Amino acid sequence: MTRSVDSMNRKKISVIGAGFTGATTAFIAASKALGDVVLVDIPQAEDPTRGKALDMSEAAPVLGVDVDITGTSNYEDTKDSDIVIITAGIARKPGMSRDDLVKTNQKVMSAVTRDIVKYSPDCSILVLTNPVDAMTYTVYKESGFPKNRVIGQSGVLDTARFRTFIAEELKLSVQDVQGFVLGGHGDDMVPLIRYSNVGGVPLTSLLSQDKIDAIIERTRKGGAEIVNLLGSGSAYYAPAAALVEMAEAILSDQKRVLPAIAYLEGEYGYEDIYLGVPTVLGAEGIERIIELELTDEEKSELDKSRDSVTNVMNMLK
Ligand SMILES: NC(=O)C1=CN([C@@H]2O[C@H](COP(=O)(O)OP(=O)(O)OC[C@H]3O[C@@H](n4cnc5c(N)ncnc54)[C@H](O)[C@@H]3O)[C@@H](O)[C@H]2O)C=CC1
Ligand SMILES: O=C([O-])CC(=O)C(=O)O
Repeated sequence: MTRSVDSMNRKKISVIGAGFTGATTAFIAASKALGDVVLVDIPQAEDPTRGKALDMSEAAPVLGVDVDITGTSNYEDTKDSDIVIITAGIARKPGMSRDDLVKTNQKVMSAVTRDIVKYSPDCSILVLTNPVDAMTYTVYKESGFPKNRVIGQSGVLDTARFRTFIAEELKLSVQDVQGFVLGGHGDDMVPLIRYSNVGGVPLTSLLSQDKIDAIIERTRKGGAEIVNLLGSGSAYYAPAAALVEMAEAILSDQKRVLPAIAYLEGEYGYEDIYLGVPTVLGAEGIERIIELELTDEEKSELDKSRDSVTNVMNMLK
C-alpha cells in the first residue's frame, strides 16, 4: 500500500465489503476527506476491489482531497484503523425479509471480526450488515470489545427517510425537519412523533393524523420500497451517507446526538440486547445513551420492536 505525504496525520477508515454500500461509503468518506480509506473484499479472479479504489483515487484531484484509497483482500492493510465499517455479506432480494439473511451473514460477521480485531485492536466498529441489530450483537460478542466501541447503523437512515417524507409532504426544507426513529431495523421500528418537529413546530400542528400514519408506515417499509424498485439488491446511497455521518461524529469527536444501535444493560428496561436508541457519538464511540421518557403506548411499541429483535437473536446459535 502506498501512503502519500502527511498520511501519518490522517485518520484511517477501513470498509469491509466493497459492494454497493461499502464502495459508496468509501467514496463519500474520501470525498469529505475524513481520512485514508481501505476497502476490503474477498479475493476474486479479477480485482474489482482494487479497481474501485483506483477509480476513487482518480477522482481525488477533481474533488480536491488528499487521501489514500486502497483496495485489498489483505487485512494487514487495515492495520491500526481508527474505525472499521462492516458492510460485508449478502443483501435481500424482493420478497425476502432482512431476517432471512441471518445465518449467512452471522458467519461472515464472525470471520471478518476476527481479522478486524487482530489488526486494529483499538478501533471502533460500525456495523451495517443485516439483520443489523443481531449482526451488531454478533460482532460485539466476537470482538470482545467494550460495548461503546461496537455500534450499529439503523436510526440515522430510518430517521433520514422519515425526515424526507415529512419534508416532501409539507414542501419545506428537509434541513429543518427533526425526528427520531427508535427500536430495531425492521417493520416494527418506532418513529417518535412527540419528539418530531419542523423548525421547532410540533409535527402534530402541521400534519393530520392520517398523513402522519401514512408517513410512519412508509418509513417502516422504506427499505423494502427501495428493494422493490431496484429489482436486485437494496438501498446504498442513504445507508452510506448515514454511516459516514456516524463515522465523522466518532472520528472528529463531535458529540453528536444521533440514533444508533447500542448495547443495552438496563436502559429502557432491556438487558443484553443491541437496539436503536438515541446516543451521544464522540471519540469513545457511544459515549452516552439518552433515555427518553416514553408514554405507555410508545413503550409498548418499543417492546414489540424489541421482541422482533429477540426473535432474530434466538436464531444466532
Ligand atoms: N443497516 C442498514 O440500514 C442497512 C443494511 N444493509 C445491509 O448491508 C449489507 C451489504 O449490502 P450491499 O453493500 O448492498 O451488498 P453487496 O452485495 O453489494 O455487497 C456486499 C459485499 O460483501 C462482500 N463480502 C461477502 N463476504 C465477505 C467477507 N467474508 N469478507 C469481505 N467481504 C465480503 C461481497 O463480496 C460483496 O462485495 C447487506 O446485508 C444489506 O442488507 C444495506 C443497507 C442499509
Ligand atoms: O432493506 C434492506 O434490505 C436494506 C436496509 O436495511 C434498508 O435499506 O433499510
